Amino acid sequence: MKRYWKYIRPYLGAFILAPLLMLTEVFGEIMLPRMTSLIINNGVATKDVEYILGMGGKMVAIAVVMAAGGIGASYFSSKASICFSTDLRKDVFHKVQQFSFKNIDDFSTGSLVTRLTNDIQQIQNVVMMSLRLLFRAPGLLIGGLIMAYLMNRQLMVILLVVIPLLILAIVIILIAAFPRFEAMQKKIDRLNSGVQEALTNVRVIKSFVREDFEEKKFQATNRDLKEGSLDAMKIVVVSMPVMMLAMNVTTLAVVWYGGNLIIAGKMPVGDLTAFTTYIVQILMSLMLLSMVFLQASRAMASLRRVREVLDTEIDLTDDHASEKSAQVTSGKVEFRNVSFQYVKGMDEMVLKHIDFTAEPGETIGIIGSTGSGKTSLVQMIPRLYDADEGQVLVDGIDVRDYSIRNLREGVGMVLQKNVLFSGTIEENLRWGDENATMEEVILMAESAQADGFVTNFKDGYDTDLGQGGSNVSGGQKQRLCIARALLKKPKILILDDSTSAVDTATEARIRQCFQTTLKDTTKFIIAQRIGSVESADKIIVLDDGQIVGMGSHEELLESCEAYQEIYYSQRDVDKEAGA
Ligand SMILES: Nc1ncnc2c1ncn2[C@@H]1O[C@H](COP(=O)(O)OP(=O)(O)OP(=O)(O)O)[C@@H](O)[C@H]1O
Repeated sequence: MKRYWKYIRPYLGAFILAPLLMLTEVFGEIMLPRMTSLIINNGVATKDVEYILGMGGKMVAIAVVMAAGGIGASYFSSKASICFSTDLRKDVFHKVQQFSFKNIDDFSTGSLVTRLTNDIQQIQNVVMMSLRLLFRAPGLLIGGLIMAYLMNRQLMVILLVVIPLLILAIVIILIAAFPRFEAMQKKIDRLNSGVQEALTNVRVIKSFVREDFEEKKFQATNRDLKEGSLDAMKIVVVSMPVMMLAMNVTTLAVVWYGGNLIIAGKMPVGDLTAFTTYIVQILMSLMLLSMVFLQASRAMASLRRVREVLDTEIDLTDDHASEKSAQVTSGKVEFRNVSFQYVKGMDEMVLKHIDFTAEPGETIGIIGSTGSGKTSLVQMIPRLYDADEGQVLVDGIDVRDYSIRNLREGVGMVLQKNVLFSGTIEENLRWGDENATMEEVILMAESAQADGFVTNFKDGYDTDLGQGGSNVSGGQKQRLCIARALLKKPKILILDDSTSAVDTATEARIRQCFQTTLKDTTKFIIAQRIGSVESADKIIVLDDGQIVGMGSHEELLESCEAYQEIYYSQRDVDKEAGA
């Protein structure tokens, strides 16, 4: 409860007023049946019109107060619950933004979306319902019991039998409901993840003509969710008629027993009407309570899932960084005997004993077969993952000692999977530096060989990009991503296979521009083609997570067998293509 106090405190007024105002309804609902019985007993029986009008007037006044209280209670309970969930959602989103790559690997995106939307909505519903019924249901129950007791003790015996039976039924329903709701939320998760994947990759699905397969897959998860929901709803569906049955049987018993009392002259007619209303109120309040508990049991499942996100330990923080104010100034990178694995505790390391130094301004080429660990290696520099053994140093400082913000500000990275965002080209480029002048934006776009095609677009830099950059070609997208990273003016630039869709002549021009624009920046270029790294100051050859060769193109051609293999195989392919 303590952790949720921060979501209640700013709206404490609404949280208090909502149940308090609801008390006006409770007061009215308790008073009105008694007043009706008085009208019947004292007004109707004696044909006393004045008494009827006087009592009627009071009843109208109470009804007006009830309506005003009801409106106020609804307003404040809505306000409190909406504000509560908005703040909670903000915190969950903030937490997800802090997640490390490892944390993100642990949750599916679909599951995070469900937690941020559906789960928080469930919590909001239960907060609102609780505020409306917090005093109302117990108030009606206690008030009804007192009034019924005061009016006729003999009839109360019926309630003493019904209430324990009803409570037992409610408990059984709740025990059955909780695991079903939990299972239902998991199925919603699965559906969201599937929908997300299918929609993000709709182009791939279409190009492989896999629509039918995807539809079947979707139908299976959709059916699964339907069955899960029906299974959970069965409980809700059963609970309502059970309550109604209990209510009707009890009313019938009261009318029968009370009728006998009236015939025997032991009870006035008006009292029976009021008593029946109180019985309905008492049972109704139990029903409302059971509904709250039912909703709450669903919200508990959601709350647990939201808490899972909030409680996730961020495994990569700068809390213990000793040089928080340090900035990356020259871009020297040093790997000292670095080993790393994604899944901790496995025998095999993804990177093994990596040792090298990149001097400021140098260009380092990284080459190796797929899965050899190239991406993993460069991800250690901006601390997307932490080394398990050894140290990565930037400008002589361990990357773990920088504040993450300062370290990443100094490192520009173009990932293998390039993503642009909806918005104009200029807005996307300004991600690198929102305060850059237009001249700088154009200069960097020129260096990345993007200016030419951008100015050919009708709207130039104002061209709207589809989500993920869907309306530009793969090579154009890569060049825009490079321009975006260049605008950061980083001291270290990492290009992870980011010119793979660019033709060789354009790629050579980009490299050439780097010599002037990024003269002092340390550049890491991961590539599949030797031509892309041939002119680098130093080339690192990776094989199965190990450095098997390091040096200039000429040195490696002479001494490194793995490099020679790649070189000659690519040359042969080029020759064959030429022939
Ligand atoms: N997030 C991850 N979780 C678990 N294992 C991973 C993850 N990313 C990569 N791996 C594994 O780590 C190894 C090295 O992957 P890495 O992406 O560094 O290779 P790479 O040389 O960059 O490959 P490519 O040239 O195909 O991009 C691979 O065996 C891969 O399966």
